[in-house]
Amino acid sequence: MIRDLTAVLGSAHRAVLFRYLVALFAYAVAQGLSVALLVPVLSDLLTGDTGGAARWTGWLAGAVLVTLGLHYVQAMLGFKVALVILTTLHHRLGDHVAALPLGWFDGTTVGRLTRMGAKSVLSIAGSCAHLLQPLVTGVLTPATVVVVMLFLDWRLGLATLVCSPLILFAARLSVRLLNRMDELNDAAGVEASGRVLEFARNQPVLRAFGRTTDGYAPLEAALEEQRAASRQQVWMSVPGMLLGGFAVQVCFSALIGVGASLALDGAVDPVELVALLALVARFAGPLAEVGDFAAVVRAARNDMGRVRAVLEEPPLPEPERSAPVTVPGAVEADGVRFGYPGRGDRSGDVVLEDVSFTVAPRTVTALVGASGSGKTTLTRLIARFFDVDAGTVRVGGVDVRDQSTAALMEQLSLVFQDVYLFDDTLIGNIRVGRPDADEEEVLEAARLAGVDEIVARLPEGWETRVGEAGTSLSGGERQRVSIARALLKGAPIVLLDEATAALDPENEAYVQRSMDALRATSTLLVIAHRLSTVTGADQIVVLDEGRVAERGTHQELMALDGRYARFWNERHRALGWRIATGTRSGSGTDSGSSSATGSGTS
Ligand SMILES: Nc1ncnc2c1ncn2[C@@H]1O[C@H](COP(=O)(O)OP(=O)(O)OP(=O)(O)O)[C@@H](O)[C@H]1O
Repeated sequence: MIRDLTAVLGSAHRAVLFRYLVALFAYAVAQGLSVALLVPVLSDLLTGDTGGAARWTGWLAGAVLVTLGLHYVQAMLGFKVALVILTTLHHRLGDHVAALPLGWFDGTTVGRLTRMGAKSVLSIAGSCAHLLQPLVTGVLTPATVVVVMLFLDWRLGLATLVCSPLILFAARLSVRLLNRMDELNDAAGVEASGRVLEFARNQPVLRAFGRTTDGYAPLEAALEEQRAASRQQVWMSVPGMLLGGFAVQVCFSALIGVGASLALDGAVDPVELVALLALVARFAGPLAEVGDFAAVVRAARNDMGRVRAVLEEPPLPEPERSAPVTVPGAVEADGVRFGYPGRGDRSGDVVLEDVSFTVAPRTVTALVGASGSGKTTLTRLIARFFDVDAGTVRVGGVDVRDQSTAALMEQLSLVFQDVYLFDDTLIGNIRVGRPDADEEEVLEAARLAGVDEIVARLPEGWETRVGEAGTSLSGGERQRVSIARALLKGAPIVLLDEATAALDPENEAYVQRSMDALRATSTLLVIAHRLSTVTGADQIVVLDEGRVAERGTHQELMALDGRYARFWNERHRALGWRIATGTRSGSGTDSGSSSATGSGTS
């Protein structure tokens, strides 16, 4: 645990942890010595040597004072370490996470991070303030008592020494048994509450399919399992609870037996024996308590393990000096191969293979392909969420690995489908695109993207907060805010994943207007779902199972009569590219008012 603490704290704060440990060890030993001083005090009292008893009481009082002082010092240092942990860990985690590749942030890692910031860091700090002290004193104080007993009477000392691991072992076994039962019960509880949640969330589906009357089997099974686990917990907890106390009683009785036989043989003075047994009584308690902390120690170690795992996550390698952009607005993939890192190793299945294409500045490229063909992955590689396994991705004419994250992000705007909004006003959310933009620029971007139209419907207009993650806005509205951010940022390259859902004519018109505005200033690489985007693109890149199958304009690819033409005709005929009756706004596309949708294929 101390090794874990040193690792998570980092080298800068080891000194304060070291000081705390020294004070804590000194306190534990002083406490043991104070207890041991009871032996001469009691011996002298029982033999009627009041002078000797008074002298030893003086020493005892001194030792108690020193112990109290050390107690205070170690407690203060413990709190200091806890505070250092709180601030240091939050900073270390924050700095480290900011340097991690964007691809690291998926649903599970974000959940882990939230839990870590809210719970694990507090638990680690708390364990330093409250857990280390009983653990160290629980072991060191009895150890000191044993050493003193070895000096006073080596036979009784030896017998006590033999008893120590037995008490410790029984206490740990008892706690392990109780924890095992708790874990089983917890797991059953988690499963049951998950099923309850699932049952509640899936009510529309269950009702739609008439599954409300005959119950929901997974939920019933989970509740039954929970009942069984609770019953088992009750039965198995009883021996667990008795075991620790039983071991203390057995050892104590054995020590009394050893002492009594020594006294009968005249090897130990009976008076001294009474005093020594008083010492033994003080020795067993803290030792047995150490076992009680096993579960808390394990939880704290797990928390430290989680924090360590994040801190040991390799950050994105960055060049010392960012290479200057040579072709502003250009994007190039050159022989790119990539597979998502598998669990624990980097040899995931290959998702992109030998992907090469060039996007000239201020042009529009539409990425199309079946679901799972690698379109999103490609845009992630351009924004360097991950590093490629082979080949090169160039942005602005330069390998993304030769650019700092800041330099790369300066060139890019990302408009993805899963737009996350801050719980702020719409203005605040758009301003994220360029924090130093003035009010007029923000409002102009909002107008172009049609955000002003959303505002007109909100109760407090521009001052309305959009709720955590933008939950009070629809998906299409959230994407409009994201487009407004991109417009405001004015980055040379925009990576845009069009909404897959069919847009209503109003949304369609706003998206079209924004795209026209964006293409006037930036290079656009679009995961295209709308007919107008595909047909109006300067270049269409057709991905098929992670490879570039075809490349060219709509006319060229149709004339080629290959995969794209087939895909186009199939979609057009079977599922139908839906021709929406939207307003045609701006220019630049040959069918600005159309929207294309097709299930499973873009
Ligand atoms: N974070 C991830 N970890 C592991 N595999 C992933 C991850 N994201 C995507 N994949 C896999 O990579 C492949 C390509 O996915 P990608 O999302 O790039 O395809 P896509 O063409 O954008 O699909 P869609 O049109 O459905 O969004 C798929 O097989 C997918 O399961």
